[in-house]
Amino acid sequence: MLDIRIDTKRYPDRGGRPHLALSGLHMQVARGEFVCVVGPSGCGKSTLLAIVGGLDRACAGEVSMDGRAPADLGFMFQEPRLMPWMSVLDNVLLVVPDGLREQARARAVELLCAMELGDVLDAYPGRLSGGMMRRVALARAFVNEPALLLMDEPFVSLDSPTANRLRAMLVAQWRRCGASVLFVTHDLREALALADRICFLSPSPGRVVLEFAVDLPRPRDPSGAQLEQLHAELLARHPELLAGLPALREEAAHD
Ligand SMILES: Nc1ncnc2c1ncn2[C@@H]1O[C@H](COP(=O)(O)OP(=O)(O)OP(=O)(O)O)[C@@H](O)[C@H]1O
Repeated sequence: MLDIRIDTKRYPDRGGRPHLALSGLHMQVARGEFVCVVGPSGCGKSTLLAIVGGLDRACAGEVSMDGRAPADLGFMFQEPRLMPWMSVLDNVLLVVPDGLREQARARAVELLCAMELGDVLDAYPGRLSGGMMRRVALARAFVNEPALLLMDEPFVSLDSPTANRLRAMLVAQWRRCGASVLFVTHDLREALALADRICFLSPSPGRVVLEFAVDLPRPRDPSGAQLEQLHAELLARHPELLAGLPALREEAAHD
């Protein structure tokens, strides 16, 4: 169980006055659960992931996993963050601790094959398309078989078929390895396609204002009727979500 209790997170702003980014943000993620965090731009989603991942320790509060600071983490960010001078396979092995790389090699190859990258193991990232680079980053996120996977809008700005393919690959790997996932997005349909549960954050300073269990069978079709119906029902029940999420506001304006 991942237990997140962030009382306050402040950043010093340029004038020296602190900016309150998160306030009273409490949430939990069960073992093996897929939780999406949805919230408006600037509400502190990336800040939350940085704190949970131990990249930012300057906050009042506590994050624990089974009673200890979370270790055994996998990350995936908006940018694939590949080293251009390393092969695809070496980019995946880069996050494996020294001394364990040889034994992780077979797993890395297997993951890359599952991502349909088996024929470019020795290629350099410069030769790959944007979608292929994200698939390398996805394989890298899983190579250490993490207990907790932290994902910060990993499929943003991909065309919809490519993003859907990546989502299906993510779900397949998640179900295989049983990691808990904390996935940040501002795309409600993406959250409905992926999550067991969605935590909605308030505008800044972010805190959880609504939790929603996604009761849809898997595999889910992101553009299917069931998901569309749930999307409509959720917005009808919680019209306040429209105010917080710019993408939804734009969509409503076009309707
Ligand atoms: N290093 C920093 N120093 C000062 N302020 C910061 C820093 N990082 C983030 N902030 C501020 O904290 C707030 C939350 O930022 P954060 O990036 O966590 O939001 P977000 O919800 O992930 O935004 P987006 O959806 O636009 O990516 C914003 O107002 C941001 O400007």
